[in-house]
Amino acid sequence: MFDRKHYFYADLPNGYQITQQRAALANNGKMSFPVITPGKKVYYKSVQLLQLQLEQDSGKSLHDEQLKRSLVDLNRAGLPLMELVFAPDLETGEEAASLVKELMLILRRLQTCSCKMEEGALRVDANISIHQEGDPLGVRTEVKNIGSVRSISQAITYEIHRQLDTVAEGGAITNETRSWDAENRRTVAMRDKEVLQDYRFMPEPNLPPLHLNLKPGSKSTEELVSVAALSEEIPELPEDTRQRLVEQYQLNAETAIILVNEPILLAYFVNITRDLSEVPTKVTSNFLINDLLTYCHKSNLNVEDCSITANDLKSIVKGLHTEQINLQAARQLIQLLHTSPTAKVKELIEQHSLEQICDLETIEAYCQQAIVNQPKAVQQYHKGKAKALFAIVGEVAKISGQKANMKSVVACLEQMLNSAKK
Ligand SMILES: Nc1ncnc2c1ncn2[C@@H]1O[C@H](COP(=O)(O)OP(=O)(O)OP(=O)(O)O)[C@@H](O)[C@H]1O
Repeated sequence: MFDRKHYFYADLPNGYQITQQRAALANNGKMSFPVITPGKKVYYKSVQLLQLQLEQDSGKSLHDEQLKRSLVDLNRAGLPLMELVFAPDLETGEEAASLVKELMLILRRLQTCSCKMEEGALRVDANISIHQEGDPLGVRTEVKNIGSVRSISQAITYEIHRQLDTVAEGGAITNETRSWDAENRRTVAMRDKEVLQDYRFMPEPNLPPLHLNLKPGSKSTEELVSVAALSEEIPELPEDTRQRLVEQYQLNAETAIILVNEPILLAYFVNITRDLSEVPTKVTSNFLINDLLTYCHKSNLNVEDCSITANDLKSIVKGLHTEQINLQAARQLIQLLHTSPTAKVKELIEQHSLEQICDLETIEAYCQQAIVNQPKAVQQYHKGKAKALFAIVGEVAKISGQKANMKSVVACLEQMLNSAKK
């Protein structure tokens, strides 16, 4: 059912907002999602979804401190929006950011939201409180104006520490709304929330109640929307994809999480593994994640903005599998293809002589040279320090211009060094 919530503010031209106060669209849901913290093991967290309601968006107020004036952008005022209210089940900023990431993946799959936080298509308000273990929850503050997923985690982490410091200094937390200042990485007080507002709620006379049919197997009619019929239209959701990737392609959980987080990478993976069935799936996923994704991150690039085609990637993976090229050459190809998008992989390999050297005689000559150049490492190796081999392998890589086949080099060096020992 829909209700009117009345309040007076410049961003609300009607003087009221249509929302759902008495009977929201859904209650008591649950969401489970992976939490990824750099340097830590991935774990799954569960959060209760208290309520999902439909309401009208307001306009956007812009306060210009320097000119001492306020502007209001009414373009989005009155548009429908979906609000999700979660229970206070999360413990860190990373957990909150991971929850929002999962929500974004789901909403994008459903094609109900672009989820572009920078455009305000998805907005997050974070409620934060601290308490001693076993005690009830403390007084909460609400942080608004969070403009990116990274800011969610930063704002919450900041606010947790601010509250801890305040209490440690003998102060008290006030129930207030604060704003995230991304530039200075801190939250600043906006207004207090101590006074309960009377919104003069009333049933919305222009919108009749929405009737849902919850019976399994039911069909939608003009008067009744069938939840079962709607759920049949739901595409595969991110968690199901992760499980499918693990089962169908024998990938590990971390790899599946990364692929699902980057839909374009997942599309490449499916495309390449389908067309190159002879290549182990791990070769493809390793290349896409360790090389392509890493290159994009380093170049501050979204994977979808990297102008390398699926066919080019396929050629590189094939080259890696057949040992025509090695990993260094594959990395160089990514860079070359990105900077000259019309070039072809085959031509680039020729032009830049990226072909891997597998000829055994040449490799033997390189290894002999490397043994001469690295007497210290050879000595250590003979004394039983197996790791010293890396230095000699590195020398071969240098001599060969990173082109020697490393598998053959290691085998050749081991044979040479071990027979010299005897
Ligand atoms: N003590 C607490 N500590 C941390 N979070 C809390 C605490 N109490 C409630 N919350 C969380 O605060 C949120 C309350 O959101 P809700 O939209 O219902 O209220 P509100 O913030 O008063 O509304 P509005 O955003 O319209 O001002 C919920 O996500 C809830 O889990």
